[in-house]
Amino acid sequence: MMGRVLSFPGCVHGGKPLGEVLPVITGKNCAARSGGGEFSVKPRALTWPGCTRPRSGIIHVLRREDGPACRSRLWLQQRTIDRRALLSAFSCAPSLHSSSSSCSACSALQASICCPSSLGNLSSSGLASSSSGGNTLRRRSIWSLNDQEGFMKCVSMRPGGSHLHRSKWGTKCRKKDGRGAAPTLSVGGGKSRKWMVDVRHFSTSQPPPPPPPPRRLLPRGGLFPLHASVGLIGDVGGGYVSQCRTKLWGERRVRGGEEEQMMRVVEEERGRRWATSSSLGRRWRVGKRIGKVGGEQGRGGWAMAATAVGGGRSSGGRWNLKAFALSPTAESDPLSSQQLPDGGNNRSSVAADTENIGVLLLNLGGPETLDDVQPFLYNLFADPDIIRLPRLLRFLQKPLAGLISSFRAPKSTEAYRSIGGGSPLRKITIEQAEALREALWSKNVPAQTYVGMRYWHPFTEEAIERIKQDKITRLVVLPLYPQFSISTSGSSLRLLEELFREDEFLVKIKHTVIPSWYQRTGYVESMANLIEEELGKFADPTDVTIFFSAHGVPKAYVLEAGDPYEAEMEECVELITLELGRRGIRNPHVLAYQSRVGPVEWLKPYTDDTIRELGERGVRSLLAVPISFVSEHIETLEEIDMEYRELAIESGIRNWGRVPALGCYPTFIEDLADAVLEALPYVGAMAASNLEARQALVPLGSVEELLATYDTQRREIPPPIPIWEWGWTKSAETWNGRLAMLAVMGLLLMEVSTGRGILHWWGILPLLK
Ligand SMILES: C=CC1=C(C)c2cc3[nH]c(cc4nc(cc5[nH]c(cc1n2)c(C)c5CCC(=O)O)C(CCC(=O)O)=C4C)c(C)c3C=C
Ligand SMILES: [Fe+2]
Repeated sequence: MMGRVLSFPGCVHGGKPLGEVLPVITGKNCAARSGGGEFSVKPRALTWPGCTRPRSGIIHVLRREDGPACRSRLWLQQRTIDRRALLSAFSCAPSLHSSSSSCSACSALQASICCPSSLGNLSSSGLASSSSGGNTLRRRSIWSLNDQEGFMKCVSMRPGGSHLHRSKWGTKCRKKDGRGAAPTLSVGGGKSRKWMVDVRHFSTSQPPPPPPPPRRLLPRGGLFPLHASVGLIGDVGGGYVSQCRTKLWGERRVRGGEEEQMMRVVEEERGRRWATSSSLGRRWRVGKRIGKVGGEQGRGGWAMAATAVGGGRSSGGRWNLKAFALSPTAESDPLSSQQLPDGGNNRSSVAADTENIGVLLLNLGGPETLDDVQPFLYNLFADPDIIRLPRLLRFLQKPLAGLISSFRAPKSTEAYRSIGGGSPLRKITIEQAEALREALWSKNVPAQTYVGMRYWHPFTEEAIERIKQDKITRLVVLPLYPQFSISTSGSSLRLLEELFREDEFLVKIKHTVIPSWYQRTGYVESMANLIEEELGKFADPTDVTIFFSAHGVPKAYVLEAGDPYEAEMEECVELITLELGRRGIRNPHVLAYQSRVGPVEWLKPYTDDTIRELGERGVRSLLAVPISFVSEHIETLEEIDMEYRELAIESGIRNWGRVPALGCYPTFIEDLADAVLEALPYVGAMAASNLEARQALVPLGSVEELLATYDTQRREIPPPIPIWEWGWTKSAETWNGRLAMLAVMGLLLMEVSTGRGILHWWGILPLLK
């Protein structure tokens, strides 16, 4: 029967057949048979009877009736990103099924979807149960309702009962109701941004199991995806074996015959549970030593080509390999897509199914009150990635931080006072984390998000504690800086590296880091949107110079330490202007660096100089675009909005505008969620030794490696300041400066401790107290 009415035989709808509001569309997908056969309904609008929140969308229903006992299985295939739209639609559905107890399929549907309160809670994830109307819904099951991208799940429930269970695509729901097969509600879906519910005909025959992953042989050189033969299990997770190409071992390519040797070792040990190696290039152990598989560097042998991906961790030049499991698992192949129903677009579902996913957002942090300013500054200057002292002088880091923070505090306090008495960073970052979490859930990634600040609350350590409490097993580390700098993402990652190294639990977390993401289309387009919007506010938008203002870093970071910051910044600006160009916006633009601190040279041109210059050149309209940071903060609200604006007006600029920071701009958050989604299959799957220049993903323990990749000549990274050079060189200049600083510090320390000295004579020091 090709019906206009969605009435399941044996199922009572309380006199409100679906078809009244869900007109049947017949078409190629709508095979229908009468009397226990199949029929389909494809409504145009999702307006359920009794639904106060009609949603537009498409429902596609195909169902099969197995007989009067109504043992039907109902599959819902969700193709949605907009989880909430779907849920609210579902939450309207129960009225449809209010008296459908005689239909197991409807009961299942009802049981699973008629708990708006539970569904409404979905975003506050977790595995806890919530109940409504006597039906207990495990949220874990519920998110499988939203499970997306072809990774089907079943949620079943006995009519009137309280049990739900899930199973994966193609697997049968094994739970039986009193009459045989369980009523089953399954949800999967595709990538459509429109949401669509697809209630499918369910075939009782089980689809064939996915083909075993093809065994891959080691390619010569480069990475060896070896999941098929060697999977990392337990605390290390999926990964592959790679040739060691760390600084420690130098450039080594696998030579003929080596891969076979490698495979032999792997094959021999197959079946034994663990293989570990205490140091690279030495031995593998599988409970006991299994013999040497690699030679020492420089001996002509092959330098132990296997390193546990994701488990490899650099500690002072040594590699502590983690466990290898010598048994293949589908899930241990994070790069493989053939096993997934949609060919790999839904890889995140694999992870989501069994793991607790966390996303750690790293940020700088800011003082929340004026009293916080000095201790915040102390934390900042005590960071060896902010004030880079030579190793020998590291012991001075903290006293120096105390001193500089005390000197700077009055100026900074005034700045924070002028923007309302504290930094908005914490509030904004938490909002971003929340928005990201929602975006991830709507993409069916039930992830928790955490905020870890480098210099103020909530500190990274606090976030890590929460991650441990929540027993996160897969972690994506996402610094909230679009471009990588040693002083920002690098510093936070180094801290994380330390925390991870020291902690037994953390070592086991599979993770990946997204070191920078300025090149992502979503980010670039979001920035272009904001710029376009602000340009539109000028009387003559074509006459405006777009002024990209980035937070600066000392020049030495780039020149001596290999900081990619400047290069990434330039590329970022180029990408945004290209995007603007595509939209027909071809205004002149400049990039300059702001917020210089201290006497050393920072990246140029400086923002203030450039504003003056533009004024002199006759520029009359300027649109400032803060480019290095995605939240409003002191440097946008005070430095740009007040100081630079004033300077611009003084310099003859008449029309001034400023692009707001991205904050929770929807397409930006959406893109961050996509970045996480794309990173998930690689969680635990990278080794620092695999880094290639401009890797999109890296593991922890790789900051130095990452920097090395930006050095095209692959030189050793020099110490922040060369140890010694004769003559009037840059290095000598730096050293002179530092020695002078040391002398001043020594004098100051003496003065502070004795209460006597030049500053006391001038009456300065008691004032500072
Ligand atoms: C990408 C962004 C940033 C880079 C690069 C960066 C480098 C950097 N910063 C300082 C010194 C200070 N930064 C301060 C505040 C501050 N810095 C950033 C971002 C970057 N810093 C932000 C977002 C903030 C503000 C947080 C807030 O409270 O809103 C401060 C304190 C404020 C002030 O006194 O100006 C200092 C000091 C150095 C030395 C440095 C590179 C080495
Ligand atoms: Fe800064």
